[in-house]
Amino acid sequence: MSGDLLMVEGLSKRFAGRGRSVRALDDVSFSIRKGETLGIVGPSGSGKSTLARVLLRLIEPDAGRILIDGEDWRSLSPKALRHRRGDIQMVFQDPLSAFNPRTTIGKAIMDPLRIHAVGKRHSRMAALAELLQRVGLSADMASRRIHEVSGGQRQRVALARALASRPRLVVLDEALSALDVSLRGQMLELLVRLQRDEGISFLFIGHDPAVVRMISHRVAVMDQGRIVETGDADAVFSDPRSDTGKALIAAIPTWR
Ligand SMILES: Nc1ncnc2c1ncn2[C@@H]1O[C@H](COP(=O)(O)OP(=O)(O)OP(=O)(O)O)[C@@H](O)[C@H]1O
Repeated sequence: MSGDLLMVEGLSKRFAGRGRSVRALDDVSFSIRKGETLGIVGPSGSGKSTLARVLLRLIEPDAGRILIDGEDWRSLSPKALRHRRGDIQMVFQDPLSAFNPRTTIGKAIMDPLRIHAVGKRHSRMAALAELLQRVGLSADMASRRIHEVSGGQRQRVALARALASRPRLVVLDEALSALDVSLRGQMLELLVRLQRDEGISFLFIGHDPAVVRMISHRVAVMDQGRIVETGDADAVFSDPRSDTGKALIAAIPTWR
């Protein structure tokens, strides 16, 4: 057993546009081990979010295989997918877009537990308290409404909701990008701790190479739908080989 949680082979996705089509993913292959974080960096439009959405099965690729623990993710029946959807969860940049802002925090976190029918009501209440605690929120936050709390707290709620179904992989798509520096640091610490304690794997998409380097074991650089470079995070960031990698690092003067 290789220890790979996720294996992606030859993923391709083309979007038809007006008069021309865009190759958003072009023969993308990579793997993520259990308990590992793979960072994805690349210029705007390079296909990062499309990759995330294909992994979540929010959109179908034209070609390619996705294996979770050796199991073919794309061939799961709708019923099997409903049972397994919790395995891969996603946290977006703007949690407001993912929530009904008038929902209470408790309900926002509990809904997936209810949908996945995890435990009885009283054990779900205990799970809610534990989830809030795991993401550093107090239990009395459960009755507050999403629109009443700060952006940093909202992002913790989004993470708690993602964790509710006990995922094996969490895809973080620019999940920390809207946070200020100190909140971002706290969230990074939280993610690292969760990974250490629970062995969750992360796919971390970010536009700030400094943040991606901090959390990632390995990094893949994307450009025009392709992975143009991949390697250990420190190696890629200290000595990028691809033109895209070089340009991304050069754009941050403090790296030099
Ligand atoms: N639903 C869609 N219909 C048509 N084209 C799309 C669609 N979604 C994405 N694209 C195109 O696919 C390409 C990849 O987009 P994607 O959003 O995956 O890039 P990205 O790397 O996440 O960009 P950003 O960093 O700006 O979020 C872009 O050219 C984009 O315009």
